[in-house]
Amino acid sequence: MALPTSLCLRQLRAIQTAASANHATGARATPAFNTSVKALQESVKLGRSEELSNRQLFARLQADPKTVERLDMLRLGSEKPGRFERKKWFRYQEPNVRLPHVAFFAGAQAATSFPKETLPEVGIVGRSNVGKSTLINQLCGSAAARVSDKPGLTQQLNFYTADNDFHLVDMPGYGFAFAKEEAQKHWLPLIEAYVRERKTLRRVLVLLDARHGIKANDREFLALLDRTHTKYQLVLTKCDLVHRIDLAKRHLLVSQEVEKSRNCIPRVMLVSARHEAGLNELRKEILHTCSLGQKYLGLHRKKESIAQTEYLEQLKIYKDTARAKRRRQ
Ligand SMILES: Nc1nc2c(ncn2[C@@H]2O[C@H](COP(=O)(O)OP(=O)(O)OP(=O)(O)O)[C@@H](O)[C@H]2O)c(=O)[nH]1
Ligand SMILES: [Mg+2]
Repeated sequence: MALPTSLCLRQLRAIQTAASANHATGARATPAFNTSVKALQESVKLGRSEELSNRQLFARLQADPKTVERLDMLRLGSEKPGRFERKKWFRYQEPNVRLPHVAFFAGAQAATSFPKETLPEVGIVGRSNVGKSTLINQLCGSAAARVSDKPGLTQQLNFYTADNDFHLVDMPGYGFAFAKEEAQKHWLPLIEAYVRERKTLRRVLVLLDARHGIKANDREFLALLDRTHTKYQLVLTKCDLVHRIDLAKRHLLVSQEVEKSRNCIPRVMLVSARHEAGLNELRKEILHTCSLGQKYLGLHRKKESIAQTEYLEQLKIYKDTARAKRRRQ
């Protein structure tokens, strides 16, 4: 049976702890927990004193089949090879959204060296090594941003200009980094000054590794964005490293954790820079955020509707053939 979808992992753990505490002391569960404990125990069939790790609780969550279907269509998440082969021939081929070519524009190691506020900006933040610089390169089809598998390569705010239409801002990562501690100490205040002061900042994309979801230092950073009333959106990266079913669960948990925040855009994006999946959706978000939808997406919409019509026609032929085959048998 499916878990109640409104419960996130932390809530599950709180409920479980309360249940075992009540059981140990012989006390009745508080009314607020009563129904949830029942629902949880019925759904995952937990023994009263059973202690589960986060990993075990995650394994017992049920993925939403609709999300899995959508991930399948967008080719997000890893999968067993056989399934891919079977469905490959009538897959939807989404036309690419083209972002203008990006070039390095300015670097800032202190708030005093931020460039003038001229163009709309989208900031990209996240823990070290989450894939911020790689994403900028993949989104715009360039190699402007430097990438490394060692955490802590980007050590200043790097402003990239996209054809003088908007700026993408690559930021140093928080959390563990190989960079000198002295340098790391400046990064968080620098990012804070940026999100607090920048008038042209339209949105901050907070990147999260799809394997881990929201970690403690991400939570601290999200609290900072809430305090400074900065609009932000979450993006799960490296989706190619997570199985599709687990990815659907991760998406559910992350969405639930931020659903109450007023500054968070409710739609959690998913991307894999390595497999170039989910990038078109993110490109569209960025263009709409910078009010450039009309300029860049006019032709795309036409191509998209042609591709969709072709896909639906193919699907109809496939279904008709299958029906005819069944009738003949
Ligand atoms: N498998 C996989 N690896 C990725 C993906 N995106 C980035 N990487 C790898 O992750 C590593 C870190 O990428 P970066 O783009 O340098 O990460 P960053 O967040 O800019 O890191 P810092 O600048 O150190 O904060 C590199 O080895 C990339 O090849 C992805 O979608 N899938
Ligand atoms: Mg970087």
